[in-house]
Amino acid sequence: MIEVASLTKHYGSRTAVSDLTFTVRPGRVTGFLGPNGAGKSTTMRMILGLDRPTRGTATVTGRRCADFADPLREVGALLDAGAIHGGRTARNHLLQLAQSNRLTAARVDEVLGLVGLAAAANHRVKGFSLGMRQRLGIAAALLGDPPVLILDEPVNGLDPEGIHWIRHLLRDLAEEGRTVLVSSHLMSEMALSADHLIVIGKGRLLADMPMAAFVDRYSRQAVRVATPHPADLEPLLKGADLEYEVVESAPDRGVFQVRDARAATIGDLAAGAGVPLHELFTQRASLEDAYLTLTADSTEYRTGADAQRPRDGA
Ligand SMILES: Nc1ncnc2c1ncn2[C@@H]1O[C@H](COP(=O)(O)OP(=O)(O)OP(=O)(O)O)[C@@H](O)[C@H]1O
Repeated sequence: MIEVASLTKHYGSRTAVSDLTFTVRPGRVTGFLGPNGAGKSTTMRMILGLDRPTRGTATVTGRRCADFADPLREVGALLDAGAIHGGRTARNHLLQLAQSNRLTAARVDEVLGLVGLAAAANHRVKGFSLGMRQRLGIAAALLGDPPVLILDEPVNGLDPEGIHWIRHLLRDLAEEGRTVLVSSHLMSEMALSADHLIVIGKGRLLADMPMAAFVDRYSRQAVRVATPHPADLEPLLKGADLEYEVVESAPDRGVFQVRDARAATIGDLAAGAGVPLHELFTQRASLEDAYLTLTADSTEYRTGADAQRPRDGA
């Protein structure tokens, strides 16, 4: 379990993290989301005792990380995979970590195999790709078989096989009863691996809830409907006061996306007026939609195209 209470961090006049309180529970994967600069890495660093909070506390299984005698046995972390000393071999890098935490060389070989780096164990890290460094970072996090894992962007640089592997690894670790906190900007990946979400923006807590509840609460359902007679369907949608967008428009094929509607309502409307339909289905709301809606006002760094994106629900 990770417990964060009133956690605050100022860098000079800049507030990176502001009065954050949340609990990360064991047995599930908790996704830690937020736009660039939201304060995720700073929060993780404070939990790990690598940064001192300006105010508040962060504990892992009830204690401050700085107080652990063998930290790797208590909490495994992946923060910046690029920061590993390049002159060492992968095995030597892990051996050194193992020795300082009273772990065996056999465990080093075990985790090298687990992350798929056995064949590269005696190669110097400076020749490693980003994905290989990432795997090595994950090996270090797993080395002490810890009950708590904190992983900052673990899929960064991984190939599709690696992404698939980490997804299953996270789920397995949670199923074993461990506490897993993982940040990622890849919403599609998060949607597949996380059970619970903590979302922050500009250092503040925006949401702390199960994945399904988050998507339900912050995204809007839409129904997609296609007809060969758009000129007959559109007045029906207007007449029923439904909010819609025209996705495709040709005289013999119109596709509409109808907001906050039920497929049955639209099907009945069309049937009542004898308008044929070629498609009618409810579009599943995505985590990405929900996330963009919630964080629209908390995004500091926005691209031109995104800056013009209409805000849902605004
Ligand atoms: N050592 C530091 N000195 C000064 N400011 C810092 C320092 N570390 C982080 N910050 C600032 O704190 C804020 C939060 O940064 P942080 O890296 O925690 O965000 P993040 O959510 O991890 O972002 P990203 O998704 O881009 O990695 C940012 O405004 C950042 O510029």
